[in-house]
Amino acid sequence: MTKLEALNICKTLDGLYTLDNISLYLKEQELVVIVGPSGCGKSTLFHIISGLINPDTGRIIIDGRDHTGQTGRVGYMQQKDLLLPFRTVLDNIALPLVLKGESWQEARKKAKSYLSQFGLEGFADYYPRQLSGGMKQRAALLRTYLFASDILLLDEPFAALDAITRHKMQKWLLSLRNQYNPSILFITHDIEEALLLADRIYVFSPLPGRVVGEFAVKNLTDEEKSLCKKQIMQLLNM
Ligand SMILES: Nc1ncnc2c1ncn2[C@@H]1O[C@H](COP(=O)(O)OP(=O)(O)OP(=O)(O)O)[C@@H](O)[C@H]1O
Repeated sequence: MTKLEALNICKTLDGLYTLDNISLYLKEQELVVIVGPSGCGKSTLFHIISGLINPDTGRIIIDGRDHTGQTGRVGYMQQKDLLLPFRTVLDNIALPLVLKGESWQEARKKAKSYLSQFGLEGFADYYPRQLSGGMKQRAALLRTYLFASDILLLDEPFAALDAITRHKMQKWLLSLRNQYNPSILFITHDIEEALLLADRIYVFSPLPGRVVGEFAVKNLTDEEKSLCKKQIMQLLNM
């Protein structure tokens, strides 16, 4: 079943034609990766899907309903972790639940119950500055998950991490996915990361962003994946 659709999205930002008729979909429990050159409008598309900005034309359909320009339906983790430095890890994670109307006590209790699965056991009372890069990203991901657990938009969540931590986080995300089965749209510049994580991959053109390729990569052999990699690199002029 289709969980989310972006239909014919166009957007101009400050006179710059940024998104050119983007249409894509995300099925229930699917992990779809968007790869594209820097500045091609990927984050702008996430802003539109999450309802933070309106498209000039086009619609965002979630669970069959028009959600264009409406916030609060999807969990959106932006490129920066955006953890509040003056709040503890637990309170950072609990905050979205409070914003949704739960009491701090309830929200903390719920957030606490997820800490171990997100590798944050024992760090509830720490502050973001006391966490490693990977832990900060896991805290931000848990906060995103608690805001809306069924659809997650993850904008280059591992880009700032060193190679070893990044690889650990990729494996961890896959295991988390098997446990909770969310539908995930994931942005990356890294084709290897896309091939490791994705069920399907969309390739975007340089500005204005257009979908120039779509690859179903779930269950492909290593050989088939390396062929896909070559085709994606060609599309990206690499
Ligand atoms: N608020 C804004 N006002 C005007 N122009 C913007 C705004 N936000 C982004 N842009 C421009 O729109 C284009 C697309 O930006 P966007 O951040 O969506 O790209 P991106 O593909 O996510 O880039 P990156 O991969 O580098 O994060 C860029 O040229 C950027 O400079």
